[in-house]
Amino acid sequence: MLAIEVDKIVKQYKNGVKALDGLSLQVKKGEIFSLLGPNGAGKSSLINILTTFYKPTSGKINILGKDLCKEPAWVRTQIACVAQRVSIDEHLSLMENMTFQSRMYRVDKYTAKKRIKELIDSFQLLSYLRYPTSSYSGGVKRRLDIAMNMVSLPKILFLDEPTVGMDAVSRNRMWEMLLKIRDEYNTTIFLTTHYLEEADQLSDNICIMNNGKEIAQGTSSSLRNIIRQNMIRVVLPNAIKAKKYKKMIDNTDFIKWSNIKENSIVVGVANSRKSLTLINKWMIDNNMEFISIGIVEPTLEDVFVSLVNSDRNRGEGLVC
Ligand SMILES: Nc1ncnc2c1ncn2[C@@H]1O[C@H](COP(=O)(O)OP(=O)(O)OP(=O)(O)O)[C@@H](O)[C@H]1O
Repeated sequence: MLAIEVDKIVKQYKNGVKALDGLSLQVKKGEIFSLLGPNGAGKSSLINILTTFYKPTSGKINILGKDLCKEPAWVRTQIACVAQRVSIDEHLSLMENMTFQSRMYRVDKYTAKKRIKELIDSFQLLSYLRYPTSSYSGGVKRRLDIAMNMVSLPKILFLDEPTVGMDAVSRNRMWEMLLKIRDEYNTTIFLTTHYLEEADQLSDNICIMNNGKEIAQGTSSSLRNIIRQNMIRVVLPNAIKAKKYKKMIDNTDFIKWSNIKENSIVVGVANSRKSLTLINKWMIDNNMEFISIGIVEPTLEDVFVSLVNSDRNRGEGLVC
């Protein structure tokens, strides 16, 4: 069964900006779904609509089988939303924050006590009970914010960029937490992220969007299949040469898109076998120094760059 069904949704703000332009997507129950898109793609607008803060201009949305526009109050009882800015009250202790949240959601005292204990254990927050919440690191505050939002046992948890600004250790802890929420609480997770690695590692399904529309949806491996066999990596002696040669290769007509990764240029081509010979010859003819050239397996980042660039080439313009 579907947790979220978005059908041709349009959101036009009063200033005329169309943040969502006929977007459709489907999120299955119990999965982690990531929404990826460049700045201004419309991700926050969509989250604000799905969490009932904004109304769509047109289109239809079903949440757990019910029409969001007709039953927003019911939808609010089924979901929780963790925004980018943490909502914990730093004047209160960890326990007081959790208890306050349980009262807001009218969880009865006995259940709340039991559930809060379970959440604190499960999300490894026990050792922080002794310290004031104001002294917590950004990562711990964010984990506490999510734990608080789990007190009502939401069916769907919305997270707006849950790991933004976190170091690698905190990010891994957060990923463990989100996987636990999916696996132990069977909660559907809908998150936005700028980190492709995060979407890749964590998500059951991914939607890449741009200019208010979806441009691809599927599992990480099915998205990689879109451009499989059509990518070539040229490794150069250093990053400066990579930048310089990228500009030159962008002016040729045998590549579709290009992206720099440290001292390499990754290019999208129509036919990797033919293009391998062509690019190799072109680099030698132009006296370009390179270490190696070869066909590569795409990463999710490659898929993202390829799709967003193809969207731009169709004349729709990138907002970022
Ligand atoms: N309240 C608003 N009124 C008018 N325009 C808005 C409003 N909110 C967003 N927009 C515009 O809608 C478009 C989509 O913005 P949105 O914030 O949804 O994108 P986003 O993908 O979340 O971007 P980011 O990753 O930068 O947060 C942008 O052009 C933005 O300027």
